Amino acid sequence: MSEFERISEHIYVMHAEHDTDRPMLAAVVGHSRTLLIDGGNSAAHAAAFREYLEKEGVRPPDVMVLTHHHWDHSFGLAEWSLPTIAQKKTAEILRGFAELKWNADTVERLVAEGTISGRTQNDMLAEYEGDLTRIRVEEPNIVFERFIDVHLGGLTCEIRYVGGDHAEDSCVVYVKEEGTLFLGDALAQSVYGGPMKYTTGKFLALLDTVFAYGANVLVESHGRPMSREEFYGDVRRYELLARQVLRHGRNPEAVEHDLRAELGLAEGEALPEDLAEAIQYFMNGLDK
Ligand SMILES: Nc1ccn([C@@H]2O[C@H](COP(=O)(O)O)[C@@H](O)[C@H]2O)c(=O)n1
Repeated sequence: MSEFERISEHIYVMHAEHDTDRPMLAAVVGHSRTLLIDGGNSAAHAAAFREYLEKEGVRPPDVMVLTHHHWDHSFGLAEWSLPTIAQKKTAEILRGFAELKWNADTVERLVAEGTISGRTQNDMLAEYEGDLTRIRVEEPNIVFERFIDVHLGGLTCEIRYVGGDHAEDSCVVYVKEEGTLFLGDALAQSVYGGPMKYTTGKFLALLDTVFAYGANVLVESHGRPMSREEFYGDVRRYELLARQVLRHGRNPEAVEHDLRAELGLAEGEALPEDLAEAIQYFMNGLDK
């Protein structure tokens, strides 16, 4: 069941849906323009958000930005017929995807070569109801390298390339006057091209970049909007973990031991599952 919400005076969202891996879509509405953050994973996903915005009487999007190239954020692009802003690498990757003839064999080949995962294949099959020939990919047409600002009338969205493990082209979008930072999936581990990983240096540098905004609300594409306090509380656990990896290197037992102490876990109390997985991702990210 799709869930829509006006999360502030100027921001409307369609929340993430996990069954077919639909990320959150957002519309930032200024006096004179509306910016759409991410295009969705399919025409159906895009249409659902557009219909909600119409129903709410919101000014329709004038321009879109992609937080990164992954299918779930970009394959709905064609449905919107909008000028689309993307980082240079995002545009390059989607140009390549746009040239493919999409069908089950193409997706099978992309899985075999590690460009996407078997889980993505399943998510695509679910979203496209088994017919992968319905996939349409379009290339973005406004390309930037490091920063671009979009003025919406009384609101400025600062788009910034940050990279990271999840996708080499990840960007964040800061809605300055609202103090809201859209993180896309920038803080997540890698998902394609080998075992999932976090690279300690990249992860800590990214956290510094994120903290420097001093945002009041932080939004990850597959999560719920969080207050600064909630977000810092959650991500701080990963920061502690990354610092233990810097200290102990390829010694997961020592990492876990000291992390448990820092988190104040009692003897016998299980390490939260997400952190146990993340230890493995950080180990995968260490140089061989
Ligand atoms: N642990 C995971 C998480 C996600 N995937 C697949 O990758 C796609 C892109 O990742 P996002 O975080 O951008 O959603 C996603 O749609 C999943 O199909 C994965 O294989 N393993």
